[in-house]
Amino acid sequence: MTTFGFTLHATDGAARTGAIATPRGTIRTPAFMPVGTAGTVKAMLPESVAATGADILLGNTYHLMLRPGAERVARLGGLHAFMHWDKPILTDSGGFQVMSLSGLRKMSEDGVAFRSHIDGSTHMLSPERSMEIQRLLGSDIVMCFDECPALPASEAEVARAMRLSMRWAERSKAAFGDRPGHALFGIMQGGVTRELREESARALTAIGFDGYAVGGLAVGEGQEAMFGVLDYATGFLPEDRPRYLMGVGKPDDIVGAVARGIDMMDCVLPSRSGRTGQAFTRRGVVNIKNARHADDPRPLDEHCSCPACRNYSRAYLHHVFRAQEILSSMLLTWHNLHYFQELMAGMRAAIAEGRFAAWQAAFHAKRAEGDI
Ligand SMILES: CNc1nc2cc3c(=O)[nH]c(N)nc3c(CCO)c2[nH]1
Ligand SMILES: [Zn+2]
Repeated sequence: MTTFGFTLHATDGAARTGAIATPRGTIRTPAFMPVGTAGTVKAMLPESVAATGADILLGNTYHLMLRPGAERVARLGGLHAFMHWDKPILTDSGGFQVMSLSGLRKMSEDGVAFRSHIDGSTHMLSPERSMEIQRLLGSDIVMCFDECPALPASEAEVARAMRLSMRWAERSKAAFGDRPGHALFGIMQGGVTRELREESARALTAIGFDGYAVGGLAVGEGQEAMFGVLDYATGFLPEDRPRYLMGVGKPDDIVGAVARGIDMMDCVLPSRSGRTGQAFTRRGVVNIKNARHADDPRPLDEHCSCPACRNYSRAYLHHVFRAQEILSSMLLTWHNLHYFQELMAGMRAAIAEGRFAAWQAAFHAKRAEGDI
């Protein structure tokens, strides 16, 4: 059985392309992970998600522990069998979602006690319980249990949360144990403060992980501040391990992150905005609900090979959105996920051929401002 392993194929500036081998398949990097929060990428069959080119998807400890329950998923054969996805799954550890979704929380050194946003029942998460849940789910890449401070946060608050997260990373690794073919990723915290980011990276590399995430970003700091952190933070991490930027992002965020040495990303944007009628194209965003599309016989994007662009006009997509037909969410989600995967495939090829700067210039040149 192949264990877990990252191979770098080429670099171009700080950008890298490679592959992560796992027992459930290879992940081509840079990789974009569609978000399948509650065991489904909303409005998509797993086969459709695979058809867009995704090699891996993200699941959430927080949602699945509340409903249907991690022990139940384990009894039913684990998350892959449960949701009919046999490729790799990365699960987030729950801390971020507790802080953003649950009510009535009590934080301590041990972990977080909280009430479910679904039915108000009380639950707790700790590094140990998060590792147990992710093992019960059967995820291939497990995330350390961490605290991502909400903005605005003072530097003292960011330092406190980072140091707690480093102690939780130690406990996560101890609880994860030795699981060949499964990976545990540490999560760097430290806000936008270089010294705190360096302290976090040192702590994580001293513990030793299969991969390293840059956490604590895409929480409202803005693209300039995020890129400012990435300009130095990826360099603090081992170059022979995958680097995962959590929660990112818009297409230009993704391109800028890859240019700064990021290998993996996840974001709800393509699926969530697909359901609201926002289509991402190489020339910018199309708001399909806009009346000006009502009679337009052209596809969303004449260069796109997805089912929405091959078989339907903007007029039809406009119609099914205005009529609130379920098909509208399916088609635009599929298109957006396909577009995001095309973006990643374009960058992987450009980096492999040493022409990433030209690819970036062309990417930015094509994008019209505003709605198209
Ligand atoms: C949308 N922005 C975002 N920033 C994040 C930051 C974090 C983080 O710091 N830690 C953990 N565990 N998850 C995070 C997640 C959820 C995954 O997308 C984030 N998502
Ligand atoms: Zn399309």
